[in-house]
Amino acid sequence: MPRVHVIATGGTIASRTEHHSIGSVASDSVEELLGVITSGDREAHEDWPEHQVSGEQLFSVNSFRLTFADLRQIALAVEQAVADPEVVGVVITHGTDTIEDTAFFLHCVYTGTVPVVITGAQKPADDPAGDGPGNLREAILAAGHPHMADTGVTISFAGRIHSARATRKHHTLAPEPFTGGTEIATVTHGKLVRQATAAAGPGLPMPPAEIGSVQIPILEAGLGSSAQLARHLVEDSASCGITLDGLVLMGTGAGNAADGFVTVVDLACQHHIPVVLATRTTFGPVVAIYGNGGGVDLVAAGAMLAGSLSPYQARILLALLVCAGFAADQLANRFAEVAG
Ligand SMILES: NC(=O)C[C@H](N)C(=O)O
Repeated sequence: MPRVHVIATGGTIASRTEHHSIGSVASDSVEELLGVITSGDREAHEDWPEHQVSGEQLFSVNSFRLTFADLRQIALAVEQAVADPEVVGVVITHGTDTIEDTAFFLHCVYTGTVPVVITGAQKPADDPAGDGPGNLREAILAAGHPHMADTGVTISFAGRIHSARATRKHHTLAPEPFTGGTEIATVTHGKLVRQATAAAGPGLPMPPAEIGSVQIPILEAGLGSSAQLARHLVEDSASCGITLDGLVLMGTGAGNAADGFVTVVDLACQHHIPVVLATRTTFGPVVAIYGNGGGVDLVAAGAMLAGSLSPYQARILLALLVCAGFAADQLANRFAEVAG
């Protein structure tokens, strides 16, 4: 019997406030999440799939606690789920803080044809007006929908299905916190309307477990940032027992940095630490335009451009490429191909 498989990882969709002193924490099980799906859904949603729904509890954490090792576990769980020929769609329930990280990680390594739809909630499970049940229903509907067959990894939230790449959480609390990327489809009144096709993922190799210890800090490099501190990080981290695997500079605008950061890039490259130049600006590509410490000088010193990737998605791409063991020039080429 065809089925949609739900992998639960925690997040606000599964969170409750048991004691106000400890705040809202992920606690509901996948069975509790799926308990909201009733036979009435079939009548209420025109596109509700005929399929069964199965569930698996992978983690029970709020997403700000996830690690690269956990993202690898999620990717492995997806691989395992889609290896079952009965699984026609996968849903991942996840905290919204880092959905865009997990979605992009999966986009980079997932090569399957079964749709993978990630969702969550902005209001916790114990909020009577919670958005979790509706978002979960829409994600299940989308994952099992024939029109989603070639969509890869997407984020479904508040009736909109976004591409994994370039989608960002742009509001801390709004009921529709995701924007950017490509809008692949909408779900309204239980009906899915397909609108666009997202670019296929790059098919990078699944990283080894060691990705859990990869160190790629994102360094603010704009107004008020200290290049001297950044220099210390590059020069002295080894003496503190930390191996820097890469750096993401979060510059300003189209990709520019405060005084002194060109020297930091130069130094990092001498230490064989790959550097990506990203921007604090939410949307638009990073482009080398300016001199005087701007993108032109940073690239000349050896920085790679993040393209249209956010600093967070650029860090994930760099981590995956570092783990794939590419030599410096191959890594730069592959990074540029994927970042665009
Ligand atoms: N709305 C949410 O899910 C946010 C929560 N802090 C999380 O990422 O787990």
